[in-house]
Amino acid sequence: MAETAERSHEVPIGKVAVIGAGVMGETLVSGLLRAGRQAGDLLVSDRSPERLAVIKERYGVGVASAADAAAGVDTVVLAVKPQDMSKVLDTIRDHLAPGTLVVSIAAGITTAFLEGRLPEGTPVARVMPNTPALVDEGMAAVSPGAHCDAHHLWVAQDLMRSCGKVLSIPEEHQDAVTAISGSGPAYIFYVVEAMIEAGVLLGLPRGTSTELVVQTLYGAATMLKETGEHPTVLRERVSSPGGTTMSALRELDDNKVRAAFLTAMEAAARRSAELASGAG
Ligand SMILES: NC(=O)C1=CN([C@@H]2O[C@H](COP(=O)(O)OP(=O)(O)OC[C@H]3O[C@@H](n4cnc5c(N)ncnc54)[C@H](OP(=O)(O)O)[C@@H]3O)[C@@H](O)[C@H]2O)C=CC1
Ligand SMILES: O=C(O)[C@@H]1CCC=N1
Repeated sequence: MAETAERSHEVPIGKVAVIGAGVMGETLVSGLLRAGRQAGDLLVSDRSPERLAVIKERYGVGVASAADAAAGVDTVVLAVKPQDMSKVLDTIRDHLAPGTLVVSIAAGITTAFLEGRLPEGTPVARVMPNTPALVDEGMAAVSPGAHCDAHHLWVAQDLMRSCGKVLSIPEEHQDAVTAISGSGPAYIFYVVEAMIEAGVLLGLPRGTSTELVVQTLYGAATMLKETGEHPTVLRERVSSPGGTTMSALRELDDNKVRAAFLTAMEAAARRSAELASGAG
């Protein structure tokens, strides 16, 4: 995987439409605004008028039908569920100006799927972001389609760089990326929930347990990022001979927790691969 080039300020970004104003659509809109994009350069569409009213009120961006949004911009970001993708592509295909870049963040939806349902030659990019983009700590992986040139790829990367880190990856790795970083925050939150419960089981007040766990996670993540040490080395440093940590880790091993993580992420990748076929 290659890290992307630094931002080139000479390349114009243009207007962006986000179709699908759910969790990720809103996250992306907020990130683009925090990164300095003008609200007037953003158009948002959602099938719920109530949701659109909330987005307009909250961010001051333009709102429009999917067809109108797609017609008036340089880049269209598709942030609907994979199951809704075919319908959205049918809605926008005859409204895109030639050369409009179409970026999909939907799990499982391939660039071939998008290209097959859009006008011949449409540049598309497949992206897998994640929810920490909400705090500008996102991790996104971008793969270009057949007609996505270097400029289009740069634009797609730049959109995601607004709210975190970006990697450029071959599309064959997208299902794995979806299983690891796309879904990844949920696994971490799951572990956090379990540790908080454990603290309560051991008699700690819930607030105390939560504070202990959240700061421990933050500290451990910061150590991983800032020291560059392998997680095995960091784990070994916590594990005093004959001590408490080894007693806990042995239980995790006995209960096949590591194997469960591997199997879980295999299941997520398999599901990602299935989603395009389920999308019609
Ligand atoms: N959530 C996450 O952590 C991540 C999600 N993704 C991907 O992002 C995409 C969106 O996920 P997420 O934000 O969680 O989903 P949400 O359901 O929260 O958001 C999707 C939004 O799109 C709307 N929508 C559906 N059909 C249309 C349409 N035809 N025109 C306009 N809007 C429409 C939905 O309306 P309604 O509510 O009525 O269905 C909903 O508001 C998915 O494809 C997912 O795979 C990628 C990475 C991470
Ligand atoms: O659960 C999902 O399908 C989406 C894709 C990655 C994270 N959430």
